[in-house]
Amino acid sequence: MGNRDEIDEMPSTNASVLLSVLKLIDKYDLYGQVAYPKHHKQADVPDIYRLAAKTKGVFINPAFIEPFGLTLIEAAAYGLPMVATKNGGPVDIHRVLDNGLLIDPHDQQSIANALLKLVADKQLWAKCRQNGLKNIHLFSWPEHCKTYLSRIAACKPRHPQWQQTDDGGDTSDLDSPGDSLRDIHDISLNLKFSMDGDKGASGNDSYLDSEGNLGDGNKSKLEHAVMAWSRGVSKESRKSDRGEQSQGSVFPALRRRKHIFVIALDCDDINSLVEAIRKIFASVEKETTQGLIGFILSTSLTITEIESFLASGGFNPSDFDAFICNSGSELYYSAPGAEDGPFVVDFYYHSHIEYRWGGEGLRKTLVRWASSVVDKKTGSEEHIVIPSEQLSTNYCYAFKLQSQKPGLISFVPVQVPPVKELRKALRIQALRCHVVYCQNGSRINVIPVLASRSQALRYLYVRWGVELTNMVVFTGESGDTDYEGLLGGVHKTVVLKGVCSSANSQLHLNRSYPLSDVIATDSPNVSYTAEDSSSSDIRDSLQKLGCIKA
Ligand SMILES: O=c1ccn([C@@H]2O[C@H](COP(=O)(O)OP(=O)(O)O[C@H]3O[C@H](CO)[C@@H](O)[C@H](O)[C@H]3O)[C@@H](O)[C@H]2O)c(=O)[nH]1
Ligand SMILES: O=P(O)(O)OC[C@H]1O[C@](O)(CO)[C@@H](O)[C@@H]1O
Repeated sequence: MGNRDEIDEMPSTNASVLLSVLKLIDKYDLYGQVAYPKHHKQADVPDIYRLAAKTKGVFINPAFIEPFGLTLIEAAAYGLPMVATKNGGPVDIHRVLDNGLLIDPHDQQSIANALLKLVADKQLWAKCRQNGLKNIHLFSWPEHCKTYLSRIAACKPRHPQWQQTDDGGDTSDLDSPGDSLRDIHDISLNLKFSMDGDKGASGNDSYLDSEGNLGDGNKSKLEHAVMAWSRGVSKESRKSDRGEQSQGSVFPALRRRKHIFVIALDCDDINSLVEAIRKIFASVEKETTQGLIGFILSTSLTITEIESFLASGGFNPSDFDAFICNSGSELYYSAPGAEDGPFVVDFYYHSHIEYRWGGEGLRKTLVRWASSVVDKKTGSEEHIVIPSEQLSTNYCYAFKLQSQKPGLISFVPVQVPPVKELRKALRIQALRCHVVYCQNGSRINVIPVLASRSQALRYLYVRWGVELTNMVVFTGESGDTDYEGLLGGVHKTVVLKGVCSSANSQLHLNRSYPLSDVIATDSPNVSYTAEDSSSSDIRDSLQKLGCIKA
């Protein structure tokens, strides 16, 4: 009955429960037999359980629905048997502890019978007490973590052939437990599990014949290229360094790098992005020439836009090992000299992110929504959100936002809901997707719920064993609405001060809290460069993070 001062001041539901209890006490004349202290402290609670156990009592929780049932676990820890609702968490608790009886909360008689049975049958009471005490450790945190991690470890990889590393040599050690798996060992839980997954069944890539060709013969040329490359880097290509990549043996260069630098700067204009990339390149020129560092460009742009961007900025596609496009829903590798163009798409990435992707149904809903957003203020009924086929892919539906003020692209029209609202509206219609306001508010990308720019990095670990701890993500001071997902995590982050600092604050209405509340900005993994940083400032930051030597 909790802590209370005045019954009349309690929330109405609590007050009415308390009043009905008091009336029942009166009706059955239970004065002197029940205690309902007006106040108690948390420190008093153990004694209450102990007292009940000492007097051979029972803990009763007849909730209509009990989501979990922490109090039942507490009772068991003090040797107090339970009578609990059969609706919800108590069922699991009972299965593990076997320390009492489950009842239907709507059946008064069964509740009374269970209580009487437990207090009358001394042997049953003692057995329930003992069972609870004996098994309660199964609800301890270490035991919980152990169960959780062993269940995950038992999950078979969706693509067991990814674990195959028949090229031996210098890739990262795929069998070594990375990230959280390493932590399992750190906390000494003595878990015995194998990272081999289904190796026995899939020791050979069943999709490929000995020449690396597809069995079904139905795939496109691009798919052929990806599948062939997916076998891993040929010995020949691994020997070559950045400057010596030969046709057909380049996939994927990022496996050979010591560090991967991910440029995820959401600059307000293209020139600033070109300038920032040049500075980053210049900061590690020596290491790049040695082939130690690979670059990934991570943006909301399509691969076609990236191609023109590279050309206009004077870059080569091969300056980058990979391109995360469309806000993280497309992944390309650079393929210099390949027949089909300078980029190869990773189709496997789509199978990784397509979970619950609404596809055409979602697209139609979004197009309907877009046509309902009009500029009522000017009375022109002009559409503000325009679907863009050109910028869309099968896994990214893109919409252009018309600025209300002519010539001012970085302005989210007021009629367009904040990203938080838009997400909610779609969720209500059971459409799960990730909505990203990008290009400083001039575009919306709608992508699968599992896709994001940071998800693409995790995929590179799963797919190619590229260690996240060896990645450095370059961001600005703000960015697209997926910006905060790029900060934190096990990778290192260099925040370029002065870059994207003017990003439209309306874009970030999805959070009403300062970024510092959710991101450990003082983490040793994050470094801030000086304002308007030069390449040597960037180098300083990289040295501070321990990525390069002085
Ligand atoms: O007067 C009280 C009531 C509760 N508690 C303690 O508060 C915690 C939670 O009690 P509970 O009544 O279960 O909290 P609720 O917030 O109402 O319940 C939610 O939170 C619990 C803890 O996660 C879950 O077990 C429940 O399923 C969930 O509905 C427990 O440690 C209790 O010992 C007190 O100290 N005094
Ligand atoms: O009996 P009801 O109305 O389902 O209420 C159950 C609720 O009461 C509690 O048992 C205690 O607040 C909660 O854990 C639970 O959600």
